[in-house]
Amino acid sequence: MSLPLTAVKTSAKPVVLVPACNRVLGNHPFHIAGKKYVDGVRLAQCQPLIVPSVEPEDIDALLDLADGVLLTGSPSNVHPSHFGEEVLDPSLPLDTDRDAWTLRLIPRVLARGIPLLAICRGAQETNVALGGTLHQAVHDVPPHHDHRADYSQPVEVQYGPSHDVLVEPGSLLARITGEQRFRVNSVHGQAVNRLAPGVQVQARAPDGLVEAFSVEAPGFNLCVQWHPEWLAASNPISRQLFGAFGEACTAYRDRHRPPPNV
Ligand SMILES: N[C@@H](CCC(=O)NCCCC(=O)O)C(=O)O
Repeated sequence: MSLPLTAVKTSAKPVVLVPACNRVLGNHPFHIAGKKYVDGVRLAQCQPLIVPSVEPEDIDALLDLADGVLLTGSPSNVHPSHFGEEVLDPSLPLDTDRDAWTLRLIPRVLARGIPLLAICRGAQETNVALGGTLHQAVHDVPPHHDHRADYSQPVEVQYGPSHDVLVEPGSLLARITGEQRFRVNSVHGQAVNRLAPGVQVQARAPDGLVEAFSVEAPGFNLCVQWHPEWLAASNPISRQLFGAFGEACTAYRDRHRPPPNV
């Protein structure tokens, strides 16, 4: 039974949109979202709402329902045409349907001050949506290291601790975590190259790669290259990140759609 729109709008928890990826499973196309991201939204004490691709003219009506947006990671890459390049490795997956609407969605989320948490591909999308570029294969760009996981290993190893991130003093990330340096996982071949205008670096890897950034915008927003959603409930840093995101979504909801006096 689908949740009636009014129930979604008056749910006790803030509603966080989770744009879906597009995959073909067997002979059929699907809209899908990783369970670990959805569980991260739940950890933030928010109501996840997975949404398929939306036509440009429908984005604003969708955002009227939102108290937050979480942009997930994905094995697919942002199509390099969105930052003026040709595809370097055609063997790597793309998701042009996701690109087509998230790159329009992101500026509107930020302009409205809707809290945004962008993870891995989601962070890359945000930088591109705002006019930045990506390394298509960061491991081929000295002095950067290889930030991919060893996909021959068990998933627990792939998403296990990989490298430190050095947190910018006085940054939002520093305020949320209280840390100057902490270890993160790393499951990405693309990464921020040129930062978009108005973007503030929050953390870098030891090789200098941007690992977290935020955007000068009215609301909470944090874009991270690692995967805080992986085993988030048992990771103190992840609990802090999702906690801060959830607080921002609750504050947004209470400002824009106060819970009904029931
Ligand atoms: N494809 C991009 C983004 C990498 C990414 O989001 N990885 C996540 C993989 C699956 C998941 O955990 O959701 C890149 O390679 O940089």
